[in-house]
Amino acid sequence: MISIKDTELLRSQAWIDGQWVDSRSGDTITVTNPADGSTVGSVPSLSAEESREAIAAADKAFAQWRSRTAKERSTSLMKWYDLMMAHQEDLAVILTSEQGKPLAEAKGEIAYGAAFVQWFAEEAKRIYGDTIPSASSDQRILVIRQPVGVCAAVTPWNFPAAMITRKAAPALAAGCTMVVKPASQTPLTALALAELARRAEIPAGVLNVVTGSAAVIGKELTSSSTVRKLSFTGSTEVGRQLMAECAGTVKKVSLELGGNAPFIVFDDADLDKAVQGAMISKYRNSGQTCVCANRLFVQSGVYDEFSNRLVAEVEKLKVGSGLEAGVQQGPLIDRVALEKVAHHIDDALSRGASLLSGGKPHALGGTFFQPTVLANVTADMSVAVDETFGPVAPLIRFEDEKDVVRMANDTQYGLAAYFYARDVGRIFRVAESLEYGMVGINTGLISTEVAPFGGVKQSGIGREGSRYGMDEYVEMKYLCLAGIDY
Ligand SMILES: NC(=O)C1=CN([C@@H]2O[C@H](COP(=O)(O)OP(=O)(O)OC[C@H]3O[C@@H](n4cnc5c(N)ncnc54)[C@H](OP(=O)(O)O)[C@@H]3O)[C@@H](O)[C@H]2O)C=CC1
Ligand SMILES: O=C(O)CCCC(=O)O
Repeated sequence: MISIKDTELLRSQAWIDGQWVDSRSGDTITVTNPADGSTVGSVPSLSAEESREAIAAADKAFAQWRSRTAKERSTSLMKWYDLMMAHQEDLAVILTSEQGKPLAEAKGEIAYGAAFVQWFAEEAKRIYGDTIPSASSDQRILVIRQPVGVCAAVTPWNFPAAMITRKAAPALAAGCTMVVKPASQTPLTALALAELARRAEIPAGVLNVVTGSAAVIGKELTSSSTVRKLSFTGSTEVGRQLMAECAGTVKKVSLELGGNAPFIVFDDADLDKAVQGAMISKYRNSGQTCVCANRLFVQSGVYDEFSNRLVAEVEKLKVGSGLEAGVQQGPLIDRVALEKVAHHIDDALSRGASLLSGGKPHALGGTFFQPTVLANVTADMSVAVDETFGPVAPLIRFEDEKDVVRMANDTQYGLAAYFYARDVGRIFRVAESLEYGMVGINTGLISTEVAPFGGVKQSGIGREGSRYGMDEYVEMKYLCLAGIDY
């Protein structure tokens, strides 16, 4: 049983058309705490028909929501933001209980997630159009931006709050309505956010949260001709499948998929800052972040010094239940995640890598894993080719700038990259050459609501957050007004 002040935030029903609902079949999904396997709660497993009811509710609510003034929508979103911040502590406890990350990180995620709501509440009032000089004196050309319509969001378990608000806030700000399908491992945070949306008086049907089988609900969302847009965050494999499914109804899609972030330390880097950046980029959320450093390239001149300092920091990390004070590394989400991490380490060690720290499941058992550092990794090992999504830092030695840029770009992914250098020429050369949607220069933390988050290549399509994030939820309409001349 989890301990929160406002027990009404812990819901066990889906949120459709302003009502808390069970599944008619009575089927449920149990939500467990990855730190100890205990039951945190349960949510309905909805049928295809019940998913269609959520879509219909969003459709019904659309006409009325879009016709509110931007200021009215902004005010509702601002209330939602205030409520999230007022309940930050309880939301964080719910989040940690179902996801596992340390409470301090969970509180940070609630503030980060709420910041998208605040940002887009402000942006709602700035959905400006254009006038374009016409080719004819008899005509005037105007461009207006209108809401796309009913949107769907499919979100992952690694950021159960922020990945919802990063989609729902711009959608609602633009005048769209939304059906959210959260990850089955972390639906309780999503439902708590829905409860706060209810208290913020966001009207029935504007935001709906449906829980249950991904395949069943996903198929309804992607095949419905009422749903005009799908926004997905998760694995590249599922993203590809959803994009293909959306082709049938030619939906607008935004995809935020897997990554294989290079983290490059050049000889001229500030090593203290580089180690700090590697710690946050690699070990945040136990390495379960799509923008996590996945390959650490270190130039020969600083390789030994950097690896010694990194190991010293990694060995200080306190592993344990995210609800315990002072813990910095929680459990992995499940056994599949743990097995993937173990496989990447075994593959690297069997092919010549060496272990500098960790390398094994943690003595705490369950899905806890030792924070790990591997040396002498080469670019062909699984740990450098695939997204590990765990607390493993594989160190790859390099000599030359051109070589490291080539290796960094040698991947199907293109989400985030990081590098540490002081030489200003090198900073521009490398930043411009990296084939990534986001580049952190002398920092390991790039996430903020004010900047456009997203990837290139097979890491995705579209941008979230910032003023560009609104573009995903509006369609441009061109108006040609003739008959101006006498
Ligand atoms: N870009 C990122 O932030 C993320 C990347 N990943 C990567 O993906 C790997 C696997 O993680 P995993 O949780 O399996 O990620 P998935 O891509 O499977 O899950 C993400 C979301 O997609 C849903 N989903 C899964 N299959 C379908 C489907 N057929 N139709 C509609 N929705 C679907 C899931 O629902 P349900 O939970 O009900 O299955 C969840 O809500 C990780 O190890 C990591 O490498 C994972 C999460 C986030
Ligand atoms: O892993 C993800 O998909 C979300 C990244 C979290 C962030 O915005 O930093």
